[in-house]
Amino acid sequence: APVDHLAYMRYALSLAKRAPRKPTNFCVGAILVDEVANAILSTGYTMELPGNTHAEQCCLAKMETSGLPETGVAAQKLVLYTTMEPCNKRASGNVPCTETILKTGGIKVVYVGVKEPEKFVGGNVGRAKLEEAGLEYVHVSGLEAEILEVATAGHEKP
Ligand SMILES: Nc1nc(=O)c(N)c(NC[C@H](O)[C@H](O)[C@H](O)COP(=O)(O)O)[nH]1
Ligand SMILES: [Zn+2]
Repeated sequence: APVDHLAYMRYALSLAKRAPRKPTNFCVGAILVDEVANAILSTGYTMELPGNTHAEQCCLAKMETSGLPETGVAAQKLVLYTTMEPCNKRASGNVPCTETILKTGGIKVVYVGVKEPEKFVGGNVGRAKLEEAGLEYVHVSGLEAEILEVATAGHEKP
């Protein structure tokens, strides 16, 4: 059956809405999907896990602890949906999610709702890094306005 990318991205957006709103980051949602089995293997949203955590970081960390066979082994085609592209540099200096994604291994495609706005760390060049490592980077269009509205809900209104 064809994969409904928009439905998965909309679900990730519903998770982003649960994130605490802060002026110093974005509220993002991420889900790990086995695209062949059409099954959601893990979910995450910004600051879901303790600390200054990112949606993708939480999603992947939960996958590790959920006792599922080692990431990527059991899945037939492991893909990640994230409402905002994985960070490649963080103002906090924490590990960027492009690195966490590559370390996880087995993820074939990253589906992205929007590019990261150049508010905190300038231009995000993570796409090239992911593609150089052999991942596919696909923009799922259609939810940009809603994703950005949720992502910046904690920011001062201009
Ligand atoms: N893809 C993505 N998922 C997230 O869950 C999240 N919060 C961001 N946000 C990117 C932004 O660049 C960083 O949030 C700031 O650079 C501040 O860095 P910290 O988050 O404090 O480490 N990006
Ligand atoms: Zn990140």
